[in-house]
Amino acid sequence: MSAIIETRGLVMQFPSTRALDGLDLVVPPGVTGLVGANGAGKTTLISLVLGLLKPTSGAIEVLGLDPATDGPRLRAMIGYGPERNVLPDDMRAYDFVRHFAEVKGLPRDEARSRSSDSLYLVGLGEERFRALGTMSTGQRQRVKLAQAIAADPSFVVLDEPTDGLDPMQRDEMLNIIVEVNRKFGIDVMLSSHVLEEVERICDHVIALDAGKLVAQGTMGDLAGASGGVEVELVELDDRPGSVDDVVERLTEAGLTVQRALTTLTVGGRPDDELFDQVTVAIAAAEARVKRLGVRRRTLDDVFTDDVVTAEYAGRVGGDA
Ligand SMILES: Nc1ncnc2c1ncn2[C@@H]1O[C@H](COP(=O)(O)OP(=O)(O)OP(=O)(O)O)[C@@H](O)[C@H]1O
Repeated sequence: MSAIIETRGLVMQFPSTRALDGLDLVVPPGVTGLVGANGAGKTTLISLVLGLLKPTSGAIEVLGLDPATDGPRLRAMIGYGPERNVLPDDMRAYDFVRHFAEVKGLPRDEARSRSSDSLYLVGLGEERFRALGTMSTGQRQRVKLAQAIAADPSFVVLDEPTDGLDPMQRDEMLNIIVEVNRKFGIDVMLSSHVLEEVERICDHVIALDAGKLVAQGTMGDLAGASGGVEVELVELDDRPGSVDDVVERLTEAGLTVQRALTTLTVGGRPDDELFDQVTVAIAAAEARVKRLGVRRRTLDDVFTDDVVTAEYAGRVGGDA
């Protein structure tokens, strides 16, 4: 299936900040998490996707269109939940959602029924006639989501949809977002600075740091790549020191080993060669294995490893 978003060498230079610095990325269908710390460039990228900003250089294509020239057409096709609190306090949730559905081109009757449906989907069916100013942060975040999906878009972009929510509200919001994708086939890109929530619900991840791409791929790719091998050994009464022996042999073989009691994490790409090296060391030390497998990296690891690598490469003159 073709990409939802594709960029090549995308640069956004503000007078004093290079917010995006040569991004080559692909957002496929599904739920994509755009992650990065504050100031990483997430909102800037979203603004370029929606055609609200024009890139300084490079190319961006969204749903096969150029946002810089097809912005209005694209914005009619994409649902958008902005980060900031943009809801008018004195308007009722239902009127707000219906208004935007009509602005997006839905006939009045359809806009009415879709607004009610979307508000029910986000769990605000009973509350839909309440004024927005009387709603909690969690409810207001849900209204923004209902507004984003009301006009039946094929793609929605949600900027920090869990911002300001407590852990329970956050879980509920994440579940609704998954439902939007799985039940209604709407592709989603959400930005977040909370890695754990992206890990939980996203099929695909784009990780940014200071305007540069740190990593992109499926969660499976990122978690498996160079996560190393994890092996849990059994300390045998008749082979005291066998775990120490394994550590020593692996270290002598030039591998990085971290030990927590009888569990060892051996760094490197978890390919056949690494597994062979680990099993040979275990056999030579006559140790017993309880568990052996690929160590799954978390997004935290992706940031730590890859940002460090990028910084190091920058110091020594590389182009990472
Ligand atoms: N209109 C603007 N003019 C000048 N600088 C800007 C503008 N918009 C963003 N920036 C700068 O560009 C960088 C990226 O900002 P951006 O808002 O895209 O980051 P973000 O990842 O969305 O952060 P946050 O999570 O805090 O929203 C920041 O250094 C920010 O100060």
